[in-house]
Amino acid sequence: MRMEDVVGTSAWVVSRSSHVKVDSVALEEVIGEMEGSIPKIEWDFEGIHYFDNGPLTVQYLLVLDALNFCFWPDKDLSYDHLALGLKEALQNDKSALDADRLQSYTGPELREMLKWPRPLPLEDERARLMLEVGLELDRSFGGKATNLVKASGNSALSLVALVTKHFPGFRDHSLYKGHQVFFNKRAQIFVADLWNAFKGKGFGGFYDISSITIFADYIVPAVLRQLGILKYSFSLSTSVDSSSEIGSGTEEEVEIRACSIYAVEKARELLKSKYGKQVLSLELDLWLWCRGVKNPSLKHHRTLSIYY
Ligand SMILES: Nc1nc2c(c(CN[C@H]3C=C[C@H](O)[C@@H]3O)cn2[C@@H]2O[C@H](COP(=O)(O)O)[C@@H](O)[C@H]2O)c(=O)[nH]1
Repeated sequence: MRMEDVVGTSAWVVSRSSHVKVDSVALEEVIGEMEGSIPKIEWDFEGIHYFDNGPLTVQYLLVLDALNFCFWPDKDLSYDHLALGLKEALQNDKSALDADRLQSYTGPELREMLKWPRPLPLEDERARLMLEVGLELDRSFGGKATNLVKASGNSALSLVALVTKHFPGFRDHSLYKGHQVFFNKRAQIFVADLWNAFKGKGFGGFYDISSITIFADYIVPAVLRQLGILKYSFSLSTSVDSSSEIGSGTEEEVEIRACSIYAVEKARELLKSKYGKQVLSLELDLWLWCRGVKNPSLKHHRTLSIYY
């Protein structure tokens, strides 16, 4: 087992899960109905990401994914505001995300950069995480996110390990029945964003990209549940449907995230064994995520967290 094995530790949770179940019959039906062909969604279909095919894009994606969490407490705020806000800040000032600048932003300054009229959810945490990225980039990577990516030697798993090693804010994990479980949502989505933005070449070239799992956020589990693939216990269903908050690190939260990862790995195996289709988990993730964000009335679990 790898040191931080997302697939393995998620499977461990699934085998002991009591609040969430993966319905494998429903999973087969969903894939069967689509005759094994999952629509390919183009990355940045919204046109909200900064892209210049160079180092500044890498810096942008690292900062973006350092802050890519917890939008729901403000009902008008979404990921798009973050991606677009950082993009426009860079277009106006190419040095806006330089390592030294990252160390100086306060919460209200970040809010102003994103042109958001109210305090952002967990705003002080977001400013702290920008500081962490800036400091560690300066200390270990000459201030440049590209040096971090180069140090991974074109391995997606090495890059996830490097990011979680150097930036504590990216260490997305939980304790479940005494065991450490790894999700690494934002570290993995950073790798996927590089892969997608650079089309698998240059800064986005990873020979082991198929080792990346889905990104266990609050949208994908809601879609899997709507498809009937995840089944929640009565009490968990009631909590989610009534928008009650679910505590970070609770069994419920860990099971939701682990079962989502496991279900998509199963879907992928099925697509290969039954339909001869080889797909990446990150492709399945994007398809599921897009379904979710197109349906704003979809109920999702609410956990206050810096991880997703
Ligand atoms: N699993 C998964 N979760 C994702 C993303 C993305 C953005 N991916 C971009 C990359 C390429 C595309 O062009 C996308 O634009 C954000 N999230 C998560 O969703 C939640 C935000 O939801 P809402 O409050 O409605 O904005 C929050 O937890 C956020 O961390 C993804 O791809 N997969």
